Amino acid sequence: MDSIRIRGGRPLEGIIPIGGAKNAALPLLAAGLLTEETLTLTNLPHLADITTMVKLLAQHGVVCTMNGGHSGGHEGRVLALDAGQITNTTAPYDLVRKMRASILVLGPLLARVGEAQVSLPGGCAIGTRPVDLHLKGLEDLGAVIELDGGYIRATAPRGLKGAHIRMPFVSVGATENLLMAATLAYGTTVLDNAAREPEIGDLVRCLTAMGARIEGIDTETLTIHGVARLHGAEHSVLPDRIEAGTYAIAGAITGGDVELTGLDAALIGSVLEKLEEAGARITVTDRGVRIVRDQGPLRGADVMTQVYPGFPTDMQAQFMALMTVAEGAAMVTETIFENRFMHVPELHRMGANIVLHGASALVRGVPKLTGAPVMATDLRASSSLVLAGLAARGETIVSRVYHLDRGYENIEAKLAACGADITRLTGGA
Ligand SMILES: CC(=O)N[C@H]1[C@@H](OP(=O)(O)OP(=O)(O)OC[C@H]2O[C@@H](n3ccc(=O)[nH]c3=O)[C@H](O)[C@@H]2O)O[C@H](CO)[C@@H](O)[C@@H]1O
Ligand SMILES: C=C(OP(=O)(O)O)C(=O)O
Repeated sequence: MDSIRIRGGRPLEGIIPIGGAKNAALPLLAAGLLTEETLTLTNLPHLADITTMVKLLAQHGVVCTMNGGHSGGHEGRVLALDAGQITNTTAPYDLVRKMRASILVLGPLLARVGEAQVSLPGGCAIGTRPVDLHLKGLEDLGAVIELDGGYIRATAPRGLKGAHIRMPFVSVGATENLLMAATLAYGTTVLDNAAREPEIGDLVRCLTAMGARIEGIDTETLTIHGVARLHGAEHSVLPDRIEAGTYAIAGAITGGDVELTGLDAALIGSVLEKLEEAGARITVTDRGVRIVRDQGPLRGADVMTQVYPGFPTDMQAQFMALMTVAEGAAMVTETIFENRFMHVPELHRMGANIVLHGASALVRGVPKLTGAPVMATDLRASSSLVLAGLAARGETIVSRVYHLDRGYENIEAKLAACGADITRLTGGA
């Protein structure tokens, strides 16, 4: 198993290009199942989760061609999906357990071929993460769903039919699954209390390019007028706002000066606001955004995770790492997932002062963290440990970096190019 060694204390200076978003790319890949024509995705990030989704699609019979050649496990930045023949409607446990977003094939398979068997994803380190809203919404669209042997067995004997669905709370994945299913349902579907995360807008744009009829983009009410078939399209994956937010914090935590390129700063507005409150200087540039921290120490700033456009839960761990070295105290409150504080004991090992009270963490800043061996437990916990390592005195070894590889492309290279002392150590326990 690989680990990452960081020798901390160097201010980061330079340019960091931001790649396509994992959380936009995964539903876009699933959308390839909705048409027998070719869906071409550009700006696709090279990440473990993308490889897993491509494997899943391939075993459903989708031909995945990368940059003109067969993908063969080496997905590039341009991927053509050809779901002319869906040969298998089962998403097996061994792939689904690696990546919960595999559930996103359920809606498209049901809509396109009227049946799907998808392994139940189960919980993960950050929470139980049920899929009840996905299933209830598909039932509202006319699907018949049974749970059997750890699998969701779904059929749509008379096809899917438009319905008015009001979701009791906001779910990104349920919105995506129902949106995709509704594009091929008979009649009109209204999704009330839909998620407004930018990745949903990206999916709406791609589906629209494929011939779907959707109103209400980027609002909490999506109206989908079902069509008989979708056609091929080409779509560029939205930039990754969580990758960008993570590198913005890398600049701030090291007292550096970094420019993130290839994204619109508005995409990370809530994170930049908090960084300013914490003492960083933010400038919007022609090609992205520049983050500088050159005056005085960081200051404590409270954050509470919220659905978009609020502060993202996927940035909570990284912001907490920043607060461990800020002057004063900061309250970090997690409202989306019930167990997203796995990074806290690891940050303690580096000298952080954090007290947990239910869904909140009280972080009292310390003058300096010290390097230590720490273990990654989930994707964003891992990146918070890398950030802490960049700021710490001495050497930090972050183990289990396969979590990091799910969501950050070339993280060592991008940080090293800005002056970080960071190396991947291959192999080991
Ligand atoms: C691949 C992807 O895009 N992942 C993102 C997606 O995850 P994901 O789509 O899984 O997250 P959701 O928005 O669905 O989850 C929000 C909350 O709703 C709960 N819930 C969800 C569905 C359901 O049927 N029942 C239920 O109770 C979840 O357990 C969680 O507590 O949005 C999350 C919230 O922004 C992000 O942290 C993830 O990075
Ligand atoms: C929680 C995340 O992803 P997933 O929903 O795929 O587990 C994440 O990207 O931070």
